[in-house]
Amino acid sequence: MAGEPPLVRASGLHVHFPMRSQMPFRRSVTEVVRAVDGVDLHVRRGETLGLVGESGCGKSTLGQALVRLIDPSAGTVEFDGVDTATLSASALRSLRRRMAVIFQDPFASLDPRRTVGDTIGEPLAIHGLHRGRRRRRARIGELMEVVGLDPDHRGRYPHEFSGGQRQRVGIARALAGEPEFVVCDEPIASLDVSVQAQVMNLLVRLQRDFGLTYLFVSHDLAAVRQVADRVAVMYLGRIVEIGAAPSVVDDPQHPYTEALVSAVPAPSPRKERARDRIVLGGDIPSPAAPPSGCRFRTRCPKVFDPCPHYDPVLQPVGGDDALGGDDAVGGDTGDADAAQGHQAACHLHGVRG
Ligand SMILES: Nc1ncnc2c1ncn2[C@@H]1O[C@H](COP(=O)(O)OP(=O)(O)OP(=O)(O)O)[C@@H](O)[C@H]1O
Repeated sequence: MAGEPPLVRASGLHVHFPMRSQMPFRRSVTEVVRAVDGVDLHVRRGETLGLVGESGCGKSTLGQALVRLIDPSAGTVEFDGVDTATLSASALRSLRRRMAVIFQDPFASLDPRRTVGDTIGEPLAIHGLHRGRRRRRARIGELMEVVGLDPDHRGRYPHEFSGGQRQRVGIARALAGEPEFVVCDEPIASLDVSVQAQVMNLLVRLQRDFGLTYLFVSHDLAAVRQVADRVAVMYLGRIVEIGAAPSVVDDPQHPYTEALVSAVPAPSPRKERARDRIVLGGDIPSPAAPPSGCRFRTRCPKVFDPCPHYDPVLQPVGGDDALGGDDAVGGDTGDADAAQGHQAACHLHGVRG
């Protein structure tokens, strides 16, 4: 996996939403929500890249931009070496078959008036796959079996299924186009704890059986640690740390990652007592008006004088290929030396190969 060109690569990716101001007396003013604000990352073929961060930091927007459900405002998304911005509408449509999304809330993402068979068959119709009634019906049955549903239930409606079964319907629909890259957007977050592990195991098995590449979006670092090969940590539209899952979780470099890791329950009460929980003050700032300099500074326990003035860039830590390799990540910064000093002082933003 490591030597091959990545299946997906984002470079300088921005997704901005122009919005009416929410401030009283300023409703006529348009502000720009910088949901994704300069992201560079790649996903290697066959791997699971975990994407973690608090609610509102831009994870879903980034995931949807990578599968081109949302158009980037700036920057590029390459899929299998092709810059998706250069494709005609029809070429982009056929490329989309190779990508899919599994959404968080299976109830919201399924049309209550359509049978699950019709829902699962929708991508087949869109992409002209398995043409003909009988072949399509057989394929829908096959997809239902693959995700552990009874094909005889194809004529039922979403409300006749449990939450876990509905998510299986969503997974079957995502698989219908035979995608290579799947964005799993909080796929177990809305499920009962009792079925979360089953759906997680299903996703792991499907990845193995079909050679899928996953972006696994979650705010649950413990779940991500279980399934991901690498982890990217996102804060206010930016990636603040990225690297191999064990090193990011067991040896976090960025104070934000440290705080996220400290919130994960320890495996034993003794270890729990030995560890300090880092509670971040305040809410995540508005992505329409990110703080100057380091955008984590308003909540950072290690904030110090230079923080408002330097916008840190990702720097390699450890002895890996880091900046020279695929994980080279940049950002906006004025004075590289000063920024480097700043980062060293607030624990380098890590890039690990
Ligand atoms: N279509 C849109 N128009 C305007 N703002 C948007 C839109 N979609 C997302 N946002 C804003 O962009 C920011 C990032 O949202 P996003 O849903 O990507 O974050 P997230 O990390 O996935 O959060 P969550 O876990 O709650 O889904 C938020 O402030 C959100 O309100």
